[in-house]
Amino acid sequence: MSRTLIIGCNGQLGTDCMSVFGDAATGVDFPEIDIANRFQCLEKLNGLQPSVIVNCAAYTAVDACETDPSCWAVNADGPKHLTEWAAQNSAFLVHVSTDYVFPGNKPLFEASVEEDKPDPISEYGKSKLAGERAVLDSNVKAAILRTAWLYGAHGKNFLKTMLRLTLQNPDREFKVVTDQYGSPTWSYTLARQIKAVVEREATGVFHASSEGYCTWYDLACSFLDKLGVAHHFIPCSTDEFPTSTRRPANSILENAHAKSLGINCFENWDEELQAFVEKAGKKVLEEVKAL
Ligand SMILES: NC(=O)C1=CN([C@@H]2O[C@H](COP(=O)(O)OP(=O)(O)OC[C@H]3O[C@@H](n4cnc5c(N)ncnc54)[C@H](OP(=O)(O)O)[C@@H]3O)[C@@H](O)[C@H]2O)C=CC1
Ligand SMILES: Cc1cn([C@H]2C[C@H](O)[C@@H](COP(=O)(O)OP(=O)(O)O[C@H]3O[C@@H](C)C(=O)[C@@H](O)[C@H]3O)O2)c(=O)[nH]c1=O
Repeated sequence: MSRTLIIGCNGQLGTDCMSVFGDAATGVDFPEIDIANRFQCLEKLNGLQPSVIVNCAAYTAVDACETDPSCWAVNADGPKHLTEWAAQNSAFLVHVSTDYVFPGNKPLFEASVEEDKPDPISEYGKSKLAGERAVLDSNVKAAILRTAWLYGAHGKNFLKTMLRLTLQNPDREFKVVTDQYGSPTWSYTLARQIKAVVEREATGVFHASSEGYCTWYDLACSFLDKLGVAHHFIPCSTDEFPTSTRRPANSILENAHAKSLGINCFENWDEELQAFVEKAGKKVLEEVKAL
């Protein structure tokens, strides 16, 4: 019988994986496991003896990665340690990666497929690509799912940030970038996609994001409109909203591999967002109002 272990089980995606896998999985998170610490990580896995490892753990604070080299210990060394254990114990490893491994310089609106050459432009993207390479360079039976612009009911994300800013300053205008394109992805559907990959024992690199694409501005407007919250978002260029990190302009992914196997779980991004609001909108609104 397979023993599935969700690492990072208290994070945004990990929480939804726990709910989607149900009794079939056990969860573990920092500090009970520290994937950056080789000895502690291997010891923990020796105790748990999983046959399937789903790695949802990562250092996800993109701007902080620019100045905090410890993101490399989690995002690059972490998957290397999991790979080492999986190789010695014949476990199946599912690792989650990101659209930010690409530079985002494809012509609009051409999507990136799994075979395209990654060339990240941020420290976060570079550290995540090193994690992918650690998995791919091993002989481990593994799947890498690259997702994008993740949101869910649990934890922090862009949607909750824009809702919080608006609720705390209802009359204020907020600039939101309208020249970065991507495929916003509900962590619950991604968890279902991961389960489908595990059940199929499918290996290789998978793009795993919603169908279609939008800008961050479109996403913020659509979310608050669906919640019925009035807003004053102003479209702006990346230059007009400076951050410490360069982000891809065209971050659109095509789920070519999953489609070729007939296991793609994603609908159009706006339908996914509607389903998210119907399932979790009330809870998210109450949570953000209470902040
Ligand atoms: N969020 C997004 O927009 C996107 C995310 N991804 C990828 O998806 C995956 C899931 O992201 P998401 O759920 O949003 O991330 P979260 O930041 O919500 O969750 C990450 C989890 O990993 C834990 N963690 C951090 N460091 C370690 C460590 N050294 N050892 C063990 N656990 C650790 C965190 O614990 P703690 O909170 O205590 O630090 C947290 O519970 C990641 O691989 C991420 O790179 C890809 C594209 C978009
Ligand atoms: C808060 C805010 C952000 N923005 C812009 C900045 C940026 O270009 C974009 C998104 O900002 P955030 O910092 O929320 O998102 P960011 O941390 O870049 O999100 C990324 O996270 C990692 C983990 C991933 O792997 C990526 O797929 C992606 O989801 O929105 C505005 O334009 N206005 C605002 O008020």
